[in-house]
Amino acid sequence: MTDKTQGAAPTPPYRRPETPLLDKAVIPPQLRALKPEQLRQLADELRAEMIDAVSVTGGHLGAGLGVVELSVALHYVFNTPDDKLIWDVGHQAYPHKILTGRRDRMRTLRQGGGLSGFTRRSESEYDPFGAAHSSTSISAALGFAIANKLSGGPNKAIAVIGDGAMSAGMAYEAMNNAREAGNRLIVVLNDNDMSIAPPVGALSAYLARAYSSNTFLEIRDAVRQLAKKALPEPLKAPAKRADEFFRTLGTGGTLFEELGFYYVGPIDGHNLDVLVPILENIRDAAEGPCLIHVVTKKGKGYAPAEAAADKYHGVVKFDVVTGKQHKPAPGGPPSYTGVFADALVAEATRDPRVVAITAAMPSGTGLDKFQKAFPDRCFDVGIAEQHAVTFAAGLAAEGFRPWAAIYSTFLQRAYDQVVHDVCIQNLPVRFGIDRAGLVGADGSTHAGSFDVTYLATLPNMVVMAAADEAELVHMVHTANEYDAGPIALRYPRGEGVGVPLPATPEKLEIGKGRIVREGKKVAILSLGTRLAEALKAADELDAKGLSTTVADLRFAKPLDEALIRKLCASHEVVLTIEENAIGGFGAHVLTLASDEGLLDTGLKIRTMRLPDVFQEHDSPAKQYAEAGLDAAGIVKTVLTTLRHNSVDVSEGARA
Ligand SMILES: Cc1ncc(C[n+]2csc(CCOP(=O)(O)OP(=O)(O)O)c2C)c(N)n1
Ligand SMILES: CC(=O)[C@@H](O)[C@H](O)COP(=O)(O)O
Ligand SMILES: [Mg+2]
Repeated sequence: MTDKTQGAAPTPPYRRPETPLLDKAVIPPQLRALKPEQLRQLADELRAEMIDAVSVTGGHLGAGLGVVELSVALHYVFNTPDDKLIWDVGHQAYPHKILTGRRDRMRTLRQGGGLSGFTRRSESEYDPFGAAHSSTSISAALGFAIANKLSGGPNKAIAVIGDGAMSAGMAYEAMNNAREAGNRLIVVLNDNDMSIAPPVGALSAYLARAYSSNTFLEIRDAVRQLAKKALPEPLKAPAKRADEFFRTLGTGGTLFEELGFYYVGPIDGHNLDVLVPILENIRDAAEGPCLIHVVTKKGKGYAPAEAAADKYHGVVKFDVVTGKQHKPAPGGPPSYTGVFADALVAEATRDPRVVAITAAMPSGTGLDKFQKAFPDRCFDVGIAEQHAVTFAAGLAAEGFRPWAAIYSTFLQRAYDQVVHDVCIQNLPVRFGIDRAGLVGADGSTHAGSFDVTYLATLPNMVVMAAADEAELVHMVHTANEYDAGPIALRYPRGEGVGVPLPATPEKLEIGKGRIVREGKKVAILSLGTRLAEALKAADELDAKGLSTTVADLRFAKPLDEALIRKLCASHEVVLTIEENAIGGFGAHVLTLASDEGLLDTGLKIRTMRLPDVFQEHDSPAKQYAEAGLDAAGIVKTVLTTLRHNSVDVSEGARA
């Protein structure tokens, strides 16, 4: 067979696209100066520019590709920044950022000192509200709308919320109050029939009906035409009612109409000839809060994204021509997420009581592996962390062994459910807490900085932190076998340290730590994966004649009190370190020491923890160095504490 590629012209090398209109539309007032017929070209240029930028930075791609036309239409029709445009989650806001004066910084995205990957008030007047955790946009927009109403201003508030984000209760709490805002509140439901994974639950089925029945749409259009005709008076009202009836029947409208919204949709969210006039009508004529249901495609306009199962929701750097992402070569240490998932599947294979719950993050938590192995025992509840926790409590109450696998930062959303439904009732829910500690590019909104603080303070709760991937395997087994009450284990984003994984998991003794390295003068009590840096620091301290013990305490609650007492009694300096903010492991050790008078002997204790600031996005290594939680920071803390002659401890140097 002849080789079809013979003689075919070689693929031309990729070149950054020409963007003549986008060059003119640096900020929305300039965009609004364009002619309507130029908007389609502007959108095409915007999409090409975004693909080019994200190919060199990585980040969230699919969602932004789906709202290119919507971003153009919203900034064209509304008087931003006076009209407040609020993006839910904000991961889809790259086109918005390019259109609002940040195009020149797009290639700094999610890097130290660079643009945030989400909307940020501090970044632009066009970002009236920060986001990243989902389903907050309608509440925020309602706040802006009512503020405008009270101050008599003319401005509108527009919330753009995805179908995934619409599965969270907070969105309904806000819509339940929307009537107050009158016509100042506009909600754009961006329905691309995707969350990170395919959407789940009754709502997505409800919305899907909107654009599924052709018959329905044909009848509806006929009635709509009729309603528009100049009908004799007695027929006008019934025709209008018929139009209203069809406009909302099963199209997702009824739900929103009942909540007090004027529902418009579903409309094609990629067709500017439809979007612009409808948005203009709503801007000028709506009498009350309005919800526009736009149907879009996640990954639109970029074939590799459209073809991908996840629509390129989150990508690393990639080749624009082929779409091939530059992922790390295989063969390195496994990810903590992967180790957790494999360990949980192993537990579930042995134990039919094991069930797993994710809040719309099957791939992020690794539960997609569990879902494949045990489809009937895995539940994706949508973006509904509060429901996930109490749902798990119900399962535990009936004798199952439920695992709620939720990122540290997203578990914050379900804190009262942890306290009220799990801990007070002492129900044996297992919490697999991924993304504990600093997470890098997603920055402050996604850092898992507080879970040791907010969990270890709770009676009945057990809190473990894996020091490496082998420890994680032991902890999954330990937690699964623990039925005496709630238990949480935390582990970071990213890869392990490369230790061999145990063939058989060990059931750890609850509340017992381990000495990893014996020393005499300094004792470092480590919780979690700072252990590797602690061991490096110990080598450096030994070289300075400061013999150092390193212990992995494994549990923030209950503490290994005997081990702590022993180390406090036999060392001059005791230092705790954790990937958590103040009020966590170190605070509990200090409380023990003060309760038991361990400080009365002149013992020097220092706690090392995350600083009392929301650290900006950067690489995790740089973030930890900035926090002083690397080997250099540990060494410096010890030397300063000992006023060691190798450290200049004069006032000026201590800064
Ligand atoms: C409270 C919370 N839980 C989970 C996430 C993780 N997350 C980010 S985007 C996303 C899916 C959002 O789906 P949708 O709103 O439909 O937006 P799309 O990506 O489809 O544009 C999820 C689950 C989050 N940001 N916030
Ligand atoms: C936008 C959002 O909240 C998620 O996509 C999140 O960024 C995922 O984080 P990981 O990349 O750590 O899974
Ligand atoms: Mg979606």
